[in-house]
Amino acid sequence: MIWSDKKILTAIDRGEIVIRPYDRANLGTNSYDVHLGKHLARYKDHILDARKHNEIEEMEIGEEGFVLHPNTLYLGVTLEYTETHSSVPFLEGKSSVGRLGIDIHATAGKGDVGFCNHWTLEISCTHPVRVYAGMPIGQLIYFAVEGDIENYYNKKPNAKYNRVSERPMESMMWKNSF
Ligand SMILES: Nc1ccn([C@H]2C[C@H](O)[C@@H](COP(=O)(O)OP(=O)(O)OP(=O)(O)O)O2)c(=O)n1
Repeated sequence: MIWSDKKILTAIDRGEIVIRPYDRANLGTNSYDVHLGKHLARYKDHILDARKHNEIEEMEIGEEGFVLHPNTLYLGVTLEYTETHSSVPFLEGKSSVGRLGIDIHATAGKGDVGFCNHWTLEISCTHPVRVYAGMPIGQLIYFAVEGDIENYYNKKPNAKYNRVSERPMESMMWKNSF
């Protein structure tokens, strides 16, 4: 079941959900709006290798915004640092962002119980589009989890995206053995 606004508020009051910075105005009927942080990145190499550590170069979105172009994967980040301790957070797009032709994640929308970090966004667009730091970029929705948790994400020794960072994090697939 997806959590309602009241349920999300109660979880925030209890410290089961942490959102920083937090603004009550960003709470929707059953979601919380998150915003685009100023740090962006893209891969240095044209051909990525799933077995290797693909390096990124970082950019900053200035006052004038930043034009995204099609056929490039940009890694962005939410302005908000979040912690989710008792539910499963999902990152979803916003209709107004989708209507500009912007995707904010490539396949990965689910978070884990115990995830404590800024969210990395895997951004692509179908049309050149100027984006701005601080613009609404997505929404978090929360689902109840059934059963006890053995491995909270923030306690898992092999969790790949545990190191708190307000900059986007590149794929750490190279840490998987395959
Ligand atoms: N667009 C997204 C989706 C997820 N996450 C965060 C929340 C998740 O709790 C964490 C790990 O996501 P996955 O479990 O999908 O990633 P992996 O399985 O690749 O990593 P790990 O092995 O660390 O679980 O990354 C994120 O920052 N940005």
